[in-house]
Amino acid sequence: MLTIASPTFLPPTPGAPAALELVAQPLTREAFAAFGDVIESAHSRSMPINGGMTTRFHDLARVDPGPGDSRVLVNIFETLPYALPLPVNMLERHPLGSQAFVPMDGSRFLVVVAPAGDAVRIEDIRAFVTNGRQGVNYARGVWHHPLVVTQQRASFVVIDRGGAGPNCDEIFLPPVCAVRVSLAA
Ligand SMILES: NC(=O)N[C@@H](O)C(=O)O
Ligand code: NI
Repeated sequence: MLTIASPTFLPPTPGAPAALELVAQPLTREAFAAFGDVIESAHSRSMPINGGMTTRFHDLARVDPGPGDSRVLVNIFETLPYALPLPVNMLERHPLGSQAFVPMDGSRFLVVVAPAGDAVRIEDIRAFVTNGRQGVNYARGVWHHPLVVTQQRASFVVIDRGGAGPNCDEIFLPPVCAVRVSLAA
């Protein structure tokens, strides 16, 4: 793979599809492992606390505030729904820190990602859909589409990195390649 000074999409490799229709797959820890963490109680290590009144699902994501004098930010994103199929015109990454999204209202959301690195191949894009009881934590530098819900307005707790320095790179798909994401029928 070429090393590119500024991040960009590589043109489709010879023989690669000129258009990619992705059907979002159910999000699982295993399938998402290359991109970060799935934040969910299912299949998670837990222990009773508070005299048994509470269950702690422990250490679900690696929050990475990156180098230097950065710090962890806790935010709320209120977002409007997109129509489907979702045209993927761009992806972004946060080179200085991780970014986590946890729905406050049980909303399902689309997770469109590509592996970290300065060269992104269209065919490496993956699409997932959450089950309403899951959040995600994008590891530092992982390419992802900005937050996408498809049913109704939704609110998320977002945990990411605050501090000096540019922390959002964007890359845009070449016009020759159309990527769209839909949900399974
Ligand atoms: N811009 C911003 O903070 N949001 C994006 O990073 C996103 O992933 O939604
Ligand atoms: Ni982001």
